[in-house]
Amino acid sequence: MTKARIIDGKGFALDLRTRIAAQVAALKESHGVEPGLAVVLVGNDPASQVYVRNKGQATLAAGMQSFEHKLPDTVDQATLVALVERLNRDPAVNGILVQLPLPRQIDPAVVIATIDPAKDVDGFHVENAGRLALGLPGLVPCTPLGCMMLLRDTVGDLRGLRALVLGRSGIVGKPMASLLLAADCTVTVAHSRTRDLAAECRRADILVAAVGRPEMVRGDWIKPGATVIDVGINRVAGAAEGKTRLVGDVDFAGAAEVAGAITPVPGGVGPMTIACLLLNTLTATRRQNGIAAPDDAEA
Ligand SMILES: NC(=O)C1=CN([C@@H]2O[C@H](COP(=O)(O)OP(=O)(O)OC[C@H]3O[C@@H](n4cnc5c(N)ncnc54)[C@H](OP(=O)(O)O)[C@@H]3O)[C@@H](O)[C@H]2O)C=CC1
Ligand SMILES: Nc1nc(=O)c2c([nH]1)NC[C@@H]1CN(c3ccc(C(=O)N[C@@H](CCC(=O)O)C(=O)O)cc3)C=[N+]21
Repeated sequence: MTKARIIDGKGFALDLRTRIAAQVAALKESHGVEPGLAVVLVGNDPASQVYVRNKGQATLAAGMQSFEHKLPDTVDQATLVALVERLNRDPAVNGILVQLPLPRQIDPAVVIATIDPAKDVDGFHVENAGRLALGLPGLVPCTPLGCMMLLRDTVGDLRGLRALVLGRSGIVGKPMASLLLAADCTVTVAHSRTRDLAAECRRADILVAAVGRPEMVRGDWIKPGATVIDVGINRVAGAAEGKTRLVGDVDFAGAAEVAGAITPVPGGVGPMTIACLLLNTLTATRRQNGIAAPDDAEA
């Protein structure tokens, strides 16, 4: 029997995208500016292709321009860097996303460092990462930004709550910890060297799992009534032969018995990532054009 409230990330994301679309339309009307997002996909990893397609559709649906660049997985680093430099100079491009992971011959740090920080809608550039760590304005990584929106909507006041972030990647775990700290949570970051992970998790009022291990977080690791945000996207074998299904990093059925609220996979954090990518593209476009956000804007 499920006890926890199921957090509707998909519904929240749809709503957010509707508000973004209205602001894009207003921006075109008032300033004649149309936000443009360039997505660069290297190779033909099927999962990445699905994300890129979904992002492209969502971009167009929000009234923004979408530019897709597909490169073969044999491409050399210099060619990819040259493409990013061209996108940096292109005035129609307000946001640049280079889909990760990249093939072995390419150093992701070099490519990310090439992106103009003002167009870095993933928030992965050291300048944006440093700004977030110092509490300065910048572009915030989409997945943690989306998690914070769901948390504020679910919990309300986060001040003083104990938060546990499981995972310390530069894409999810570290920026998530910075945002929770900025919201006055007491933050612990756990990783593969953490001792007695279950006990650390059990102390948390807010548990964010971004570990990439299918259903690793068990129901008895959860503090009763806690809010659980499951970032994990893991494809595992399904019930039927040859079929796969998506699961998170949390054992949903077990956790839902104990938690106060929990995000599902799919339909939780994933759709928020895409909505926040559009939000960051809108924010980047405004800043590049020196246009202030309206008072009622989301960000
Ligand atoms: N919903 C969305 O929009 C998105 C979902 N994701 C998903 O989120 C998950 C995490 O992604 P990402 O941050 O990129 O992953 P990474 O692989 O970069 O990082 C995983 C982190 O988990 C830690 N870890 C791994 N195994 C264990 C373990 N057994 N016990 C404790 N800690 C462990 C690692 O620790 P250490 O540092 O010590 O190695 C590392 O810090 C994945 O499932 C990914 O698919 C990612 C991005 C967006
Ligand atoms: N530079 C870069 N930026 C990223 O943000 C980035 C990336 N590289 N590489 C891959 C990861 C993963 N990621 C997801 C985005 C949306 C869903 C999503 O929409 N998921 C849906 C459905 C997914 C499905 O059904 O296949 C859901 O969870 O409900 C998932 C995962 C962004 N990533």
